[in-house]
Amino acid sequence: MGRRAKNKQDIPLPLEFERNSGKTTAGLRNKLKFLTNKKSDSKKPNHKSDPEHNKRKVVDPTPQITKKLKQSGKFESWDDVELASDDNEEQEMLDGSEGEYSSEEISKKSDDDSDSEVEENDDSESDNEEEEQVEEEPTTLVEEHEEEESDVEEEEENEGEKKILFGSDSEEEVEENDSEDSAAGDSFDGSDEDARDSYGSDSESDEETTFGGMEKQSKKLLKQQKILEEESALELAEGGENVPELDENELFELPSEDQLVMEEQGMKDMKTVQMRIQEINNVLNNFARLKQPGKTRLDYINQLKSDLQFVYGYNEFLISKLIEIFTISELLEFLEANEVPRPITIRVNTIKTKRKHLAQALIKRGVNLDVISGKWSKVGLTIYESPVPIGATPEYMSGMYMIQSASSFLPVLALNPQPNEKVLDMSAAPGGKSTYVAALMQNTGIVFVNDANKDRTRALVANIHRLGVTNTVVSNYDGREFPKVMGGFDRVLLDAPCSGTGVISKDPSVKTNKSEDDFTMLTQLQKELLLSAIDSATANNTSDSGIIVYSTCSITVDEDEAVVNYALTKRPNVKLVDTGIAFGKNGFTSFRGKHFHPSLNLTKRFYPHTNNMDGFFVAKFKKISNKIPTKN
Ligand SMILES: C[S@@+](CC[C@H](N)C(=O)[O-])C[C@H]1O[C@@H](n2cnc3c(N)ncnc32)[C@H](O)[C@@H]1O
Repeated sequence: MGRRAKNKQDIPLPLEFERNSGKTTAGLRNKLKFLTNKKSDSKKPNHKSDPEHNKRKVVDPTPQITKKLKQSGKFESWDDVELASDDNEEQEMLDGSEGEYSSEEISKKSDDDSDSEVEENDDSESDNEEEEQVEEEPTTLVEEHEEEESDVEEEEENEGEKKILFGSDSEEEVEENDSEDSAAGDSFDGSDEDARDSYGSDSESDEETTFGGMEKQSKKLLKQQKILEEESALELAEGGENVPELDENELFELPSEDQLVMEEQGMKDMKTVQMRIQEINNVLNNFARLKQPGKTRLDYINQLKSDLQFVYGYNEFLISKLIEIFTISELLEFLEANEVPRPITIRVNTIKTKRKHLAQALIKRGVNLDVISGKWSKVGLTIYESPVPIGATPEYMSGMYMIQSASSFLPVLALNPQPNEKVLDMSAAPGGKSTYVAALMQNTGIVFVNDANKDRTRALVANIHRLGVTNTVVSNYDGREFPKVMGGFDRVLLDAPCSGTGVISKDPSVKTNKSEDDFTMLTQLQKELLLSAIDSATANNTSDSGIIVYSTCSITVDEDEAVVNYALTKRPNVKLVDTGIAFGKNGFTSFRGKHFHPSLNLTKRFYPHTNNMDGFFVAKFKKISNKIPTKN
C-alpha cells in the first residue's frame, strides 16, 4: 500500500468540459436570462463578528495528536505553541503590509471556487483604447495575457478511461476501471470536500459542511441541473430561442438618446438587448468596417456594459472589472457559464477507501457517476445524478468522500505535501483542502489547520473527524499573526479569503455585493496574509520544500497576480515555480499598463467557461533563503 502519488508535473487536461459542457444552449439562455434578472437573493455573506478570533488558541489537541507530534520530534509539548509565539524571531516581519483592518470586516465579503476545461482558448492582446484599431482584431480590453500551450492530446486523455456509466449497476464496468483506479487508490491521493468559499461565504460553505446542509445543497443542485437540462432539450426541440441570427455585415446603430430614455423608463426588452450585445460585439471585432461615424470604441463599450448589467444582473463595478480581463466574446462565454451550475464532484478520501470501491458502492445506490476526466485527478468523481442526496449517503457520513469542487483540488496538487512533513493551512475552514493535504501525507507528519473565524473552525473539526484525519492541529489565529505563533513549516497553503468571482454560479450574490472599497480591503488582507504565509515557511536544501501555495476562487487580477507580484517585491527570498498543473491559462505578466514580474506566467488561472470548473487562481512559491527581509 501507500505508494505516493507520482510526480504531478504534467497533470493532463480534463476532458469533462466536452461531455458536460458548460455552454448554454440558445433555448436555455432565455431561461437563464430570466433567472439572472431576479435579483440575487441567495447566500448573502453571513459572517458573524467573532471578537475572539484574534486570540491565540490551539483547539482540540487530542492525546493522539500529541503523541504523533512528540514522535515527529518537531514538538515537545503544547506549551511550545505559546513559546514559539514568544520566541519566534520572524514575528517582526508580520507587520509588513499596508493598512490595518479586522478580519471581521473582511468577513462580510464572500465567495467560493471550482472547474476544468479541455481546450485552451487563445488569448488575444488587449487594447482598451478608444482609438480605432485596424479591423478584425479580437476585442480585448486588457493589454496582455500570455497563454500556456496546451500540449495534451485528447487521444491520450481518452485512452484507457472506460467510463463508469450512469445508472449502470454493472460491476464489470467498474472493474474495467481498476487498472487506473487501483493506481489511484494505491497512490495515496487524498480527498477533500469542496465547500470552498471565498471569504465569508459562510452561508454556502457552512451549509455544505453540516449533514442537513449537504443534503439540502446536493438535492438542490441536482434538481436545478435536471430542470435546466430538460428545459434546454425542450426548447431546442421547439426550435430554440427567438433571438434572431446576427447578420455580421449589417450596419448596426447604437441606440439614440430618445431610445435610451425610453429604455430607462422601463421599455427595455430582453431580446432586443441580447441582440444588441451580439451586434456590439460584432462591431468591436470589425471596428474599422462597421463602426458608426462619430462613435468611438468607448461608446460601444459603455453601451455594452449597461446591456450586460441588464441581462446578467451584475453591478457596474464588477462588469467593469470583468471586461478588463477578457475579450468581449470570451466575457460572454464566462457570463453564460456562470448561469449554469458546475458538475457536482466529490473527492475520494483515500484514508478510508479507494476510488473504485467508493464508485461501486455509490453505483449500487443508483448514483450516476464517472471519474473526473482528463486523468489529472485520481481521487475525483463527477456525480451526474443521484436518487439519494449525495451529502447524506452512508458512505458520505462515514467519511469516504468530501463533496468538493474540482478546481479546489488544484492548490493541493500544487502544494504536493509529502508524508512526515510539517505543513500549515493558514485559512483552512471548512477543511476541504486541509483534509486532502492530510490524506496525501497518509495521516503522517503534522498539519496545522488554522482559520480566523472561530465558528468556521467547528465545521473544520467536524470534517477532520468524519474523514478520519489524525495528523492535524486546529487553531484559531488571525493568519497575519501566524509567524509570531510558529514557523518552520515545510509547506504552507494560503487559500485566501477572496471576492468569489470564480464561483458566481454557486453564489450569484457576488454579482452585486462587491464595491471598490471591498476590493481594496480584501486585497490588502490578501497581501498581508501572503507575506505571513511566506514568513511561516522554511527554506532548506531539498528541491521541493519551503513551498508556499497561494490560491483564490476569484479571477480578478487585483486579488491574484497583483497580490503575488506584491509579495515578490516585498520578499526577495521567494521565487515563483511551476505549479505542475498542465491545464489552465498562464497568469498575466502585464495588465492595463502595469507590468508584473515575468515569472507570473508560471501562475495558473482556471475559468468556468474553458475548464468547466469554478474560476480559480493558483501560484506556487519556493523559499530560497531564510534571510529576513529588512523592511516590509
Ligand atoms: C476560501 S475560504 C477557505 C476554504 C478552505 N481552504 C477549504 O478548502 O475548505 C477562506 C477562509 O479564510 C478565513 N479567513 C479570513 N480572514 C482570515 C485571516 N485574517 N486569517 C486566517 N483566516 C482568515 C475565512 O474564515 C475563510 O474560512
